[in-house]
Amino acid sequence: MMESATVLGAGSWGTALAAMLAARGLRVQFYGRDEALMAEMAVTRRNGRYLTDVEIPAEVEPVSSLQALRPAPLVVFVTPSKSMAALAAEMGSLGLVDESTVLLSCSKGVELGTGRCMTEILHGVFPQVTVAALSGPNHAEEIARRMPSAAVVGCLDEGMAIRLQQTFSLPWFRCYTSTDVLGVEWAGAMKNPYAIAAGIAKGLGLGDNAIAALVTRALAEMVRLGVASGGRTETFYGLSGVGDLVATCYSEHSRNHRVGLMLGQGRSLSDIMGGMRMVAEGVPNTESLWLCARGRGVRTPLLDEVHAVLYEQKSPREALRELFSRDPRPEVD
Ligand SMILES: NC(=O)c1ccc[n+]([C@@H]2O[C@H](COP(=O)([O-])OP(=O)(O)OC[C@H]3O[C@@H](n4cnc5c(N)ncnc54)[C@H](O)[C@@H]3O)[C@@H](O)[C@H]2O)c1
Ligand SMILES: O=P(O)(O)OC[C@H](O)CO
Repeated sequence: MMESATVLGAGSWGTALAAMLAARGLRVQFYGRDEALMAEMAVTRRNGRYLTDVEIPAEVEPVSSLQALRPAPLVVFVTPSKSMAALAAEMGSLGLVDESTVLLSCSKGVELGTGRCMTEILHGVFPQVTVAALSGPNHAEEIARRMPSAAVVGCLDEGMAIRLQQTFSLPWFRCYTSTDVLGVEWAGAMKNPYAIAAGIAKGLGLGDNAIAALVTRALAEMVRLGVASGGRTETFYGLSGVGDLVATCYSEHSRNHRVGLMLGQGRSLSDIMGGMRMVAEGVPNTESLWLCARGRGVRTPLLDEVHAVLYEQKSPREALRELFSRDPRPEVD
């Protein structure tokens, strides 16, 4: 068990994770970049912007500058994926990470242009340090309210995966381990565009059959691209894969699902993004994953259509028509 941790990122998931670690008995430094918000949190014991009704336990110390952090044995990264590289470099330049630190990514995404997962970015900055990822069907809104949930910790070092499992296990949070860290991360990133697709389908007024077909074929694409990227097939049938895919494709908590719903109802992406205060990773992830699929020669017809709707001005109806007019094929090939 670890005794203390730093959580970087004071959004919904960071808030839920900080509260979980405190409930497990750890002292937590909780970093958010908004000085006023963090100062207010220290007094009210509430995050005034995300999960506003959740109490922030006394063991959580709100901090608003990286310079004010002390080194901790566990550093949890939970900012949007596009901030990971810069944040890791800053932590390094401040001497907040050494060879004994464990770095855990709870963000879900793949870097644009390089196709690197979050732990690969962390490993690039800190080659001697143990890196891990936690992923699964984990809506912060439910976990912060202590509603039963489960996740998987991926780490190449099985002993460390078990230590992290112990650190995060709570009566309402069951943690599994895996040594397939890349699979865990690819699964967590890939479900995002398909949650947008499921939202689009709902917004278009399609029925349960269509959405079930979409989720099933999305899983096939996740396996194809995820395995081509270094993950193991069985991981995609686990919590970080099918578990998270189902949770986000069907949940109204999902920001990705909500983006899709509004697109399907005819709103433009710029209009939707202009009104969103929370990150919907599926929007940047569609671009980064689509580039990876093209670069690796992997067939991803659903991802291609989400990409066309988001970035090529294709209408959701046209995307649907195109999906159904493709040549017939066997289900498994
Ligand atoms: N919300 C969930 O239920 C949930 C669950 C599992 C995983 N995730 C993943 O966790 C990550 C964060 O999601 P979230 O829901 O907490 O997002 P959010 O939109 O609720 O909050 C993001 C937070 O990150 C902060 N931030 C952005 N860039 C930053 C930077 N450079 N330095 C410091 N802080 C920065 C923002 O100010 C904000 O406080 C995403 O990758 C998401 O996919 C979210
Ligand atoms: O709200 P979403 O769509 O970003 O999903 C949040 C989590 O990834 C669910 O596990």
